[in-house]
Amino acid sequence: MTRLQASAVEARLGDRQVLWGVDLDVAPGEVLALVGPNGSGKTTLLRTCYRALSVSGGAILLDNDDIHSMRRRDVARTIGVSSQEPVAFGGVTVRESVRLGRSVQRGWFEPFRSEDDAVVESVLARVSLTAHADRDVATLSGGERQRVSIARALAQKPEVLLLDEPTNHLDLRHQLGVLEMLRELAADGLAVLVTLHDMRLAAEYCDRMAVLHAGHVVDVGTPENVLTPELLGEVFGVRGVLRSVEGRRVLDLLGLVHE
Ligand SMILES: Nc1ncnc2c1ncn2[C@@H]1O[C@H](COP(=O)(O)OP(=O)(O)OP(=O)(O)O)[C@@H](O)[C@H]1O
Repeated sequence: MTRLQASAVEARLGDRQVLWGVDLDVAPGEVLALVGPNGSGKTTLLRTCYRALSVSGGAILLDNDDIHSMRRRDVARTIGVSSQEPVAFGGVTVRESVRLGRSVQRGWFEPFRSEDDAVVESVLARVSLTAHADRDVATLSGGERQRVSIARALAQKPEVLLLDEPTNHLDLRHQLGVLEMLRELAADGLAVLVTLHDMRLAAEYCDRMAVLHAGHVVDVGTPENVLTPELLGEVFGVRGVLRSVEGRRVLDLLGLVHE
Protein backbone atom coordinates (compact mmCIF):
# COMPACT_ATOMS: atom_id res chain seq x y z
CA MET A 1 0.00 0.00 0.00
CA THR A 2 1.20 3.47 -0.83
CA ARG A 3 1.49 6.75 1.07
CA LEU A 4 0.96 10.08 -0.68
CA GLN A 5 2.79 13.14 0.54
CA ALA A 6 3.00 16.75 -0.51
CA SER A 7 6.17 18.35 0.75
CA ALA A 8 6.45 22.16 0.73
CA VAL A 9 4.46 22.27 -2.52
CA GLU A 10 4.25 25.54 -4.39
CA ALA A 11 2.24 25.89 -7.61
CA ARG A 12 1.50 28.64 -10.08
CA LEU A 13 -1.37 29.15 -12.48
CA GLY A 14 -0.53 31.70 -15.14
CA ASP A 15 1.32 34.49 -13.36
CA ARG A 16 -0.34 33.76 -9.98
CA GLN A 17 1.11 31.67 -7.18
CA VAL A 18 -1.78 29.53 -5.93
CA LEU A 19 -0.15 27.12 -3.44
CA TRP A 20 2.35 28.17 -0.79
CA GLY A 21 4.49 25.61 1.04
CA VAL A 22 1.79 22.96 1.29
CA ASP A 23 2.59 19.89 3.42
CA LEU A 24 0.16 16.98 3.44
CA ASP A 25 0.43 13.32 4.28
CA VAL A 26 -2.22 10.76 3.30
CA ALA A 27 -1.59 7.35 4.83
CA PRO A 28 -2.85 4.01 3.55
CA GLY A 29 -6.12 3.27 5.32
CA GLU A 30 -7.30 6.84 5.81
CA VAL A 31 -9.75 9.23 4.22
CA LEU A 32 -8.36 12.74 4.29
CA ALA A 33 -10.81 15.49 3.35
CA LEU A 34 -9.40 18.61 1.74
CA VAL A 35 -11.66 21.52 2.54
CA GLY A 36 -11.48 25.27 2.09
CA PRO A 37 -13.39 28.21 0.66
CA ASN A 38 -13.85 28.75 -3.09
CA GLY A 39 -10.57 29.53 -4.78
CA SER A 40 -8.40 28.35 -1.88
CA GLY A 41 -6.47 25.94 -4.14
CA LYS A 42 -8.06 22.53 -3.50
CA THR A 43 -8.37 21.48 -7.16
CA THR A 44 -4.92 22.86 -7.91
CA LEU A 45 -3.39 20.80 -5.10
CA LEU A 46 -5.17 17.68 -6.28
CA ARG A 47 -3.90 18.28 -9.82
CA THR A 48 -0.31 18.52 -8.62
CA CYS A 49 -0.80 15.17 -6.83
CA TYR A 50 -1.54 13.32 -10.07
CA ARG A 51 0.93 15.24 -12.20
CA ALA A 52 -1.69 17.13 -14.18
CA LEU A 53 0.12 20.26 -13.00
CA SER A 54 3.82 20.64 -12.26
CA VAL A 55 4.86 22.05 -8.93
CA SER A 56 6.97 25.21 -8.96
CA GLY A 57 8.55 24.22 -5.63
CA GLY A 58 8.60 21.24 -3.27
CA ALA A 59 7.54 17.75 -4.34
CA ILE A 60 4.76 15.19 -4.46
CA LEU A 61 5.94 11.83 -3.13
CA LEU A 62 4.58 8.32 -3.44
CA ASP A 63 6.29 6.29 -0.72
CA ASN A 64 9.22 8.72 -0.76
CA ASP A 65 9.60 8.71 -4.57
CA ASP A 66 9.11 12.06 -6.26
CA ILE A 67 6.34 11.50 -8.83
CA HIS A 68 8.27 13.61 -11.32
CA SER A 69 11.14 11.13 -11.24
CA MET A 70 8.77 8.16 -11.67
CA ARG A 71 7.58 6.79 -14.98
CA ARG A 72 4.30 8.43 -15.93
CA ARG A 73 2.76 5.00 -16.30
CA ASP A 74 3.70 3.94 -12.76
CA VAL A 75 2.13 7.11 -11.37
CA ALA A 76 -1.02 6.48 -13.40
CA ARG A 77 -1.21 2.90 -12.17
CA THR A 78 -0.87 3.83 -8.53
CA ILE A 79 -3.17 6.84 -8.42
CA GLY A 80 -6.84 6.71 -9.42
CA VAL A 81 -8.47 10.04 -10.11
CA SER A 82 -12.04 11.22 -10.27
CA SER A 83 -11.75 14.83 -11.39
CA GLN A 84 -14.19 17.52 -12.44
CA GLU A 85 -13.27 17.00 -16.08
CA PRO A 86 -15.92 15.42 -18.35
CA VAL A 87 -15.82 11.60 -18.31
CA ALA A 88 -16.07 11.40 -22.08
CA PHE A 89 -17.63 13.11 -25.01
CA GLY A 90 -20.46 11.46 -26.93
CA GLY A 91 -20.20 8.08 -28.60
CA VAL A 92 -18.81 6.14 -25.63
CA THR A 93 -20.90 3.88 -23.45
CA VAL A 94 -20.71 3.85 -19.67
CA ARG A 95 -19.06 0.42 -19.76
CA GLU A 96 -16.47 1.53 -22.33
CA SER A 97 -15.67 4.59 -20.29
CA VAL A 98 -15.12 2.49 -17.16
CA ARG A 99 -13.01 0.00 -19.14
CA LEU A 100 -10.56 2.85 -19.78
CA GLY A 101 -9.66 2.62 -16.10
CA ARG A 102 -8.71 -1.02 -16.64
CA SER A 103 -6.57 -0.11 -19.65
CA VAL A 104 -4.49 2.24 -17.49
CA GLN A 105 -3.72 -0.69 -15.20
CA ARG A 106 -3.31 -3.33 -17.88
CA GLY A 107 -1.45 -1.20 -20.47
CA TRP A 108 -3.10 0.20 -23.58
CA PHE A 109 -1.95 -2.53 -25.95
CA GLU A 110 -2.50 -5.53 -23.70
CA PRO A 111 -5.56 -7.63 -24.52
CA PHE A 112 -8.49 -7.51 -22.13
CA ARG A 113 -8.95 -10.64 -20.03
CA SER A 114 -12.01 -12.02 -18.32
CA GLU A 115 -10.75 -10.75 -14.95
CA ASP A 116 -10.71 -7.21 -16.39
CA ASP A 117 -14.35 -7.61 -17.40
CA ALA A 118 -15.14 -8.90 -13.91
CA VAL A 119 -13.55 -5.82 -12.33
CA VAL A 120 -15.49 -3.51 -14.65
CA GLU A 121 -18.80 -5.22 -13.86
CA SER A 122 -18.13 -5.19 -10.14
CA VAL A 123 -17.33 -1.45 -10.01
CA LEU A 124 -20.36 -0.67 -12.18
CA ALA A 125 -22.48 -2.50 -9.61
CA ARG A 126 -20.70 -0.76 -6.74
CA VAL A 127 -21.75 2.68 -8.00
CA SER A 128 -25.23 1.48 -9.11
CA LEU A 129 -24.55 1.89 -12.82
CA THR A 130 -25.15 -1.65 -14.06
CA ALA A 131 -28.54 -0.73 -15.47
CA HIS A 132 -26.95 2.16 -17.40
CA ALA A 133 -23.88 0.28 -18.66
CA ASP A 134 -24.84 0.34 -22.35
CA ARG A 135 -25.95 3.96 -22.46
CA ASP A 136 -23.95 6.70 -24.15
CA VAL A 137 -22.32 8.79 -21.41
CA ALA A 138 -23.49 11.92 -23.22
CA THR A 139 -27.09 11.00 -22.31
CA LEU A 140 -26.46 10.65 -18.56
CA SER A 141 -27.48 13.04 -15.83
CA GLY A 142 -24.81 14.99 -13.93
CA GLY A 143 -24.95 12.59 -10.99
CA GLU A 144 -24.72 9.51 -13.21
CA ARG A 145 -21.66 10.97 -14.96
CA GLN A 146 -20.10 11.69 -11.61
CA ARG A 147 -20.50 8.01 -10.73
CA VAL A 148 -18.95 6.95 -14.06
CA SER A 149 -15.90 9.05 -13.21
CA ILE A 150 -15.62 7.36 -9.79
CA ALA A 151 -16.16 3.90 -11.31
CA ARG A 152 -13.41 4.48 -13.85
CA ALA A 153 -10.97 5.45 -11.10
CA LEU A 154 -11.93 2.34 -9.11
CA ALA A 155 -11.61 0.04 -12.14
CA GLN A 156 -7.96 0.89 -12.10
CA LYS A 157 -7.64 -0.77 -8.66
CA PRO A 158 -5.46 2.10 -7.46
CA GLU A 159 -3.58 2.32 -4.16
CA VAL A 160 -4.13 6.05 -3.85
CA LEU A 161 -7.49 7.56 -4.74
CA LEU A 162 -7.97 11.27 -5.44
CA LEU A 163 -11.47 12.66 -5.83
CA ASP A 164 -12.46 16.23 -6.61
CA GLU A 165 -15.94 16.93 -5.25
CA PRO A 166 -17.24 13.39 -5.83
CA THR A 167 -20.61 14.21 -4.26
CA ASN A 168 -21.33 17.07 -6.69
CA HIS A 169 -24.62 16.50 -8.52
CA LEU A 170 -25.45 13.45 -6.40
CA ASP A 171 -28.74 13.02 -4.58
CA LEU A 172 -28.60 12.42 -0.83
CA ARG A 173 -28.62 8.64 -1.01
CA HIS A 174 -25.81 8.56 -3.55
CA GLN A 175 -23.79 11.17 -1.62
CA LEU A 176 -23.82 8.96 1.45
CA GLY A 177 -23.30 5.88 -0.73
CA VAL A 178 -20.12 7.32 -2.24
CA LEU A 179 -18.76 8.42 1.12
CA GLU A 180 -19.52 5.03 2.73
CA MET A 181 -17.70 3.47 -0.20
CA LEU A 182 -14.64 5.68 0.40
CA ARG A 183 -14.60 4.45 3.99
CA GLU A 184 -14.68 0.83 2.78
CA LEU A 185 -11.87 1.49 0.29
CA ALA A 186 -9.77 3.04 3.05
CA ALA A 187 -10.50 0.00 5.23
CA ASP A 188 -9.06 -2.08 2.36
CA GLY A 189 -5.85 -0.04 2.67
CA LEU A 190 -6.25 2.72 0.10
CA ALA A 191 -5.04 6.24 0.83
CA VAL A 192 -7.99 8.48 -0.05
CA LEU A 193 -7.75 12.24 -0.58
CA VAL A 194 -11.07 13.91 -1.34
CA THR A 195 -12.09 17.53 -1.78
CA LEU A 196 -15.50 18.30 -0.33
CA HIS A 197 -17.46 21.51 -0.07
CA ASP A 198 -19.99 20.01 2.25
CA MET A 199 -18.32 20.37 5.62
CA ARG A 200 -21.01 18.30 7.27
CA LEU A 201 -20.21 15.31 5.08
CA ALA A 202 -16.48 15.92 5.48
CA ALA A 203 -16.85 16.01 9.27
CA GLU A 204 -18.88 12.83 9.37
CA TYR A 205 -16.92 10.64 6.98
CA CYS A 206 -13.25 11.62 7.04
CA ASP A 207 -10.56 10.48 9.46
CA ARG A 208 -8.70 13.75 9.21
CA MET A 209 -9.21 16.98 7.38
CA ALA A 210 -6.83 19.55 5.91
CA VAL A 211 -8.02 23.12 5.61
CA LEU A 212 -6.70 25.22 2.74
CA HIS A 213 -7.02 28.96 2.91
CA ALA A 214 -5.61 31.22 0.21
CA GLY A 215 -3.18 28.50 -0.86
CA HIS A 216 -1.89 27.71 2.65
CA VAL A 217 -2.72 24.69 4.79
CA VAL A 218 -3.96 26.40 7.93
CA ASP A 219 -4.86 23.26 9.89
CA VAL A 220 -4.74 19.46 9.65
CA GLY A 221 -6.21 16.99 12.10
CA THR A 222 -9.31 15.18 13.21
CA PRO A 223 -12.60 17.03 12.68
CA GLU A 224 -12.83 17.42 16.47
CA ASN A 225 -9.51 19.25 16.50
CA VAL A 226 -9.98 21.24 13.32
CA LEU A 227 -13.63 22.30 13.27
CA THR A 228 -13.49 24.77 16.11
CA PRO A 229 -15.86 27.74 16.16
CA GLU A 230 -12.79 29.96 15.66
CA LEU A 231 -11.67 28.19 12.49
CA LEU A 232 -15.18 28.01 11.05
CA GLY A 233 -15.52 31.74 11.63
CA GLU A 234 -12.09 32.83 10.43
CA VAL A 235 -11.79 30.61 7.35
CA PHE A 236 -15.39 30.06 6.25
CA GLY A 237 -17.17 33.05 7.80
CA VAL A 238 -19.81 30.83 9.41
CA ARG A 239 -20.82 29.93 12.92
CA GLY A 240 -20.94 26.25 13.69
CA VAL A 241 -20.67 23.59 16.35
CA LEU A 242 -19.49 20.01 16.00
CA ARG A 243 -21.22 17.50 18.24
CA SER A 244 -21.58 13.76 18.51
CA VAL A 245 -24.91 12.01 17.95
CA GLU A 246 -25.10 8.22 18.31
CA GLY A 247 -21.34 8.08 17.83
CA ARG A 248 -21.44 10.08 14.59
CA ARG A 249 -20.06 13.56 14.11
CA VAL A 250 -22.70 16.13 13.31
CA LEU A 251 -21.79 19.67 12.30
CA ASP A 252 -24.50 22.19 13.00
CA LEU A 253 -24.21 25.38 10.97
CA LEU A 254 -25.70 28.36 12.76
CA GLY A 255 -25.55 31.07 10.13
CA LEU A 256 -23.03 33.64 8.98
CA VAL A 257 -20.59 35.42 11.19
CA HIS A 258 -21.61 39.05 11.29
CA GLU A 259 -18.82 41.51 11.89
N1 LIG B 1 -5.57 29.74 -15.28
C1 LIG B 1 -5.53 30.43 -14.15
N2 LIG B 1 -4.75 31.52 -14.01
C2 LIG B 1 -4.68 32.22 -12.86
N3 LIG B 1 -5.37 31.87 -11.73
C3 LIG B 1 -6.16 30.79 -11.81
C4 LIG B 1 -6.28 30.00 -13.00
N4 LIG B 1 -7.13 28.97 -12.74
C5 LIG B 1 -7.53 29.12 -11.45
N5 LIG B 1 -6.95 30.20 -10.89
C6 LIG B 1 -7.09 30.69 -9.51
O1 LIG B 1 -6.41 29.80 -8.66
C7 LIG B 1 -7.04 29.76 -7.37
C8 LIG B 1 -7.22 28.33 -6.91
O2 LIG B 1 -8.17 27.68 -7.75
P1 LIG B 1 -8.71 26.23 -7.41
O3 LIG B 1 -9.61 25.84 -8.53
O4 LIG B 1 -7.56 25.35 -7.10
O5 LIG B 1 -9.53 26.49 -6.08
P2 LIG B 1 -10.59 25.56 -5.34
O6 LIG B 1 -10.26 25.64 -3.89
O7 LIG B 1 -10.63 24.21 -5.96
O8 LIG B 1 -11.92 26.35 -5.65
P3 LIG B 1 -13.46 25.92 -5.69
O9 LIG B 1 -13.86 25.60 -4.28
O10 LIG B 1 -14.14 27.17 -6.16
O11 LIG B 1 -13.61 24.77 -6.64
C9 LIG B 1 -8.33 30.54 -7.53
O12 LIG B 1 -8.17 31.80 -6.95
C10 LIG B 1 -8.52 30.67 -9.02
O13 LIG B 1 -9.18 31.85 -9.36
